[in-house]
Amino acid sequence: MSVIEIKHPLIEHKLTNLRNKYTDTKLFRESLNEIAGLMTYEATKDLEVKEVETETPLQMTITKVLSQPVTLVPILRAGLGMVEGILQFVPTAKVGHLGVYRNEETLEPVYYYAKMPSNVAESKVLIVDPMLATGGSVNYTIDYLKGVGVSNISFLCIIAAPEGIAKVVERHPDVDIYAACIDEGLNEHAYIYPGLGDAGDRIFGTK
Ligand SMILES: O=P(O)(O)OC[C@H]1O[C@H](OP(=O)(O)OP(=O)(O)O)[C@H](O)[C@@H]1O
Ligand SMILES: O=c1cc[nH]c(=O)[nH]1
Ligand SMILES: [Mg+2]
Repeated sequence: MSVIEIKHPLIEHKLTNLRNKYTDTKLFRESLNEIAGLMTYEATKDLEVKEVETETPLQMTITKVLSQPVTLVPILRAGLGMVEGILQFVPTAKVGHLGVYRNEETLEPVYYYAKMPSNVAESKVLIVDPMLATGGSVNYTIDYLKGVGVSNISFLCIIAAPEGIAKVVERHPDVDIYAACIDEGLNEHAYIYPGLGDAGDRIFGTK
């Protein structure tokens, strides 16, 4: 497995919008989806392709098309904020939803919903969630997906805490983690610092 911090000036610029506490909901959503789209280029570079015969205006030639189904799995709610940005570039992907929230007292993940496409086990699965804090939510999600037969999983997040990365690497060493930034750590409430606050609340305007 690997942990990949995707460094790019466009991502860093848009990440400033996410971190800024004065950014409004509209710009927050736009910037989040744009970063997710930019990250997709790196996170999909190992997708399988097959050769096909294609007729150009000049002659027949051999070209390549995707040969592997892709499923996005946003962790509700905040993961929804990355889906449109990724679907721009992988429009044939299916979307499975997993509802898990973090109990803010125990910090344990609490499951409330799941709906996966029927071919999820054969898919390359991209789990998406802006925040990797203690790692409880994504580890729960990976456990769930492996439990229904998925074996090819990557995780895309915007901000990751080193503590959460260590938990995922320990439990699921086969899962690649892509992050736009690895932050300093977790505060006493297990919030990432400097971070961006509560991603779900900032996407949906619930605070
Ligand atoms: O790594 P962890 O310590 O588990 O924390 C990260 C989780 O916390 C946030 O979700 P939250 O529980 O706030 O739910 P929400 O998306 O509905 O706001 C975030 O979007 C992750 O899913
Ligand atoms: O910093 C954090 C930690 C967990 N969930 C968030 O939305 N933000
Ligand atoms: Mg939240």
